[in-house]
Amino acid sequence: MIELRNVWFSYDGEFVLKDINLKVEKGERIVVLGINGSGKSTLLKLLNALLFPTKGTYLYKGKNIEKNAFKDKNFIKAFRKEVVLLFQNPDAMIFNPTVYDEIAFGLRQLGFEEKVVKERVLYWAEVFGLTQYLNKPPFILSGGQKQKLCLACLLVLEPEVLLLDEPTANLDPKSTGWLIDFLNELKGVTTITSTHNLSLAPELGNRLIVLREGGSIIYDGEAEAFLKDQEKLINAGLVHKHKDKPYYHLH
Ligand SMILES: Nc1ncnc2c1ncn2[C@@H]1O[C@H](COP(=O)(O)OP(=O)(O)OP(=O)(O)O)[C@@H](O)[C@H]1O
Repeated sequence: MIELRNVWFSYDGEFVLKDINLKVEKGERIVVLGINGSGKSTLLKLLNALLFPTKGTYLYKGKNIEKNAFKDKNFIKAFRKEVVLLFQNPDAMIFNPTVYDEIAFGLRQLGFEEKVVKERVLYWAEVFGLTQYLNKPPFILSGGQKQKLCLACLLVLEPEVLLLDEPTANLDPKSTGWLIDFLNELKGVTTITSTHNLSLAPELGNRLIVLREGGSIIYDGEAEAFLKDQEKLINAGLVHKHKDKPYYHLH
């Protein structure tokens, strides 16, 4: 479904993703783990075609995702409905006058009838516990509620690929548990979730991709095996060793 072939990316000359090779099948649940600045957000933005590879190839369902493909309006519409990204900062995604309009926005942009828009908005507002806020402005919501609102805005589109950038960052333990259960039950949707939280990683997916500082993949495989391997963890900068003291976990 998704394939990155020898992808390199630089914002301003220095590569922040290096020689990324990745194949993702439909329905996989993937976690991207890495320290701050290792390139997790950049990788998700590439997969969402907000950025394009500086070198290398991104194929989505066999189609080359490059700037020219995004000149085709029908393609943009299909891609933006199928592949969606939850930004690290929910405020970056919220701009409508009411919670209802916020959830409805994507569907309206895609030309759905108001009757269908209403059905879907009411359904997803209920799932995310937002029904009582539908007529309220989104800015009154708490950080966690805003995160849920942003998720509702994406899921209302019934996407095939859900990209989540540090989705638990604004959530308390109860909401984090809720989100993990929710993602586990989301059948048929491919999820790619970034985190720098070692202990949450195995909960967010079963295939782990680890980025090291500088933006290269140092591990792609089963989560548990990686998390037991001290040497790999140190290599990824995810734990460090104090002089004369046992290994110390950063998270
Ligand atoms: N718009 C930008 N312009 C220039 N450099 C950028 C830009 N965005 C990110 N970078 C740089 O690219 C590198 C990777 O950043 P990115 O945000 O992808 O990492 P990350 O793993 O998501 O980090 P974090 O966990 O802190 O969110 C960093 O060195 C960062 O400074």
